[in-house]
Amino acid sequence: MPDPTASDAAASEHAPSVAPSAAADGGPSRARVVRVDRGAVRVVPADDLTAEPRHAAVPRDGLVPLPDGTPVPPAVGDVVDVEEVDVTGGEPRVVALHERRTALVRDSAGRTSLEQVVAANVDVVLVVEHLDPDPAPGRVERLLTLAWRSGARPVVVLTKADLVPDPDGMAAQVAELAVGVDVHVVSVVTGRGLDAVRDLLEPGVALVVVGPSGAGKSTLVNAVVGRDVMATGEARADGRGRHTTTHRELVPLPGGAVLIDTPGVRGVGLVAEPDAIDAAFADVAALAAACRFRDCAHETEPGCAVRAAVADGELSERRLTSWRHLLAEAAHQARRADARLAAQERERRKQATREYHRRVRGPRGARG
Ligand SMILES: Nc1nc2c(ncn2[C@@H]2O[C@H](COP(=O)(O)OP(=O)(O)OP(=O)(O)O)[C@@H](O)[C@H]2O)c(=O)[nH]1
Ligand SMILES: [Zn+2]
Repeated sequence: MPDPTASDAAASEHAPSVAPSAAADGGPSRARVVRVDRGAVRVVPADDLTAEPRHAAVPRDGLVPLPDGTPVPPAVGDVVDVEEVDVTGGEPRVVALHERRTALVRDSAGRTSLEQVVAANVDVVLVVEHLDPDPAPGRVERLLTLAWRSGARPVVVLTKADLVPDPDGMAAQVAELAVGVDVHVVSVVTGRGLDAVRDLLEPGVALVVVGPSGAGKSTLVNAVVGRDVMATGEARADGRGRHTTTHRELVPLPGGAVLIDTPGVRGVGLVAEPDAIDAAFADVAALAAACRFRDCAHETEPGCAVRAAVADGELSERRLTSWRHLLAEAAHQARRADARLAAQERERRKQATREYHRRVRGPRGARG
């Protein structure tokens, strides 16, 4: 589980350390995944992200071992070992995943509570929200929680400053719920704030951009980097405009940063997780820690620091509700994960029992 306080250090380390990618001794070479397809990935050499992507096969079950041996599906942004074509002319194959410094996860679409990593080794998560229509505080809090969870550094960008009379006043309100996070106000019309966003794109930094449809994510990124690297809603609607990212969802930007833009990232939801919620709601967590009772529910208990802060106007009722909501969601997801683990354990025992009978009573498994 990522330590949110370590995210600055992680971000300043930039990309995973890069060793020579083409092993002269014919051993595996180090590559970065720029796209994940069924049964294969596209990779570029880890030390040359602008190279033409090439195919590499993954095992049949689609899983590749992490350094600790856990087999997982590769994700865009992963650093991998690729074994080159052998004498029999086989395809290059992904044989191992390197440890993920950070991972952006979402709830998988299916009925299990397995997490799905939608991008690996992300350094900066840009949480983009529009000033017009009004920003939605709950959505910003949600996306910040997701970003903290990933281990990457979240940054809030408020767009369309040119459309509202008091962008700074609105930004101050958002800053209150983005504890410990930089908040930038931008407009592609006036150019305000674009340099501040540009400054985030240091060499080696991997960036993802999250936020609601129409927030101006693509317009912002394209304005900041000076070319169309991220398809806008309009461009996608007519089926064109994605050419820049057709073969790769990890796109090198001028200056040496990379943008990770996958359908998974675009549709990212929330995996609520208590530590990440504490990071996103550091102010509320600090208050709760000061309550007289450790198990204070912040309802009617005496000595409740949270209710006192609400009464003082120091903490908004809305933010408290948001916090409760996310914690409830995290508890729900934890129960689902427990149920999944229990099911796996039952299945494992059943198999072990079958195996036992097979061994003891012969291959038929006949009883008595
Ligand atoms: N006035 C104004 N309009 C903007 C600004 N930024 C973006 N827009 C407009 O907002 C609309 C949505 O922008 P997009 O960049 O397509 O939004 P998006 O977040 O990428 O949306 P999806 O691709 O659907 O996720 C477009 O019509 C943009 O021209 C801004 O700073 N000022
Ligand atoms: Zn309390």
